[in-house]
Amino acid sequence: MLSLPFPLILASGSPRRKQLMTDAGFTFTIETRPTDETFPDTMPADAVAEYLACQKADQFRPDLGQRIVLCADTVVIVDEQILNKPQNEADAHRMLRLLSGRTHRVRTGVAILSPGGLTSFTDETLVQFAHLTDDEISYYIRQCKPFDKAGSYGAQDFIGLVGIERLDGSFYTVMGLPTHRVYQALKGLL
Ligand SMILES: Cc1cn([C@H]2C[C@H](O)[C@@H](COP(=O)(O)OP(=O)(O)OP(=O)(O)O)O2)c(=O)[nH]c1=O
Repeated sequence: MLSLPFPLILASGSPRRKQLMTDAGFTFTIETRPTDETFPDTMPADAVAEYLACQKADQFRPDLGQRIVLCADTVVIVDEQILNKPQNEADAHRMLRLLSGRTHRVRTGVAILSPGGLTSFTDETLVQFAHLTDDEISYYIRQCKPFDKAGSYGAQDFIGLVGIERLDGSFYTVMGLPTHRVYQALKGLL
């Protein structure tokens, strides 16, 4: 619906982000660039998602031209500890056990690089999970293989449908992109 002044690039390999941007009415192309997704040990957990989104955007600085590049990164935080993508089934099981029966935070950082410069922000949603049994966790991991998801779960998957009791914030932020804020930020470029 927005008619942007320059072509929009979604710099993400995430199928969820592609779907969300399509559903939000944007016309864009996808271009991903390898990015080092490590961050300084001393960095506060709350700063990491936006830092990584900006790192992804930085890869486009040398040849941005007349384009707008949108990047994002999602992290799950529990006990001030970041849960990344799981290494294997046992790791996924460990993370979901940790999230069971309690509230955690999902933070998605967004970076938008345009000919006018870089804009970045973070959106946070609190997610409360019901108690999850070992059987439910094992079934979910077997069926949905959440190895590409921060915290080992997709709010849009089985485990989210049966396990999420309460959300405080945007559901789409948990899925990987705060579309309402992306829309406003892109509108600001008009
Ligand atoms: C918590 C949660 C995460 N996720 C996804 C969103 C992100 O795709 C992924 C977190 O990894 P990211 O590193 O944010 O993104 P990505 O590697 O999938 O894609 P790219 O870096 O190319 O943009 O986890 C869900 O789909 N549902 C959820 O409920």
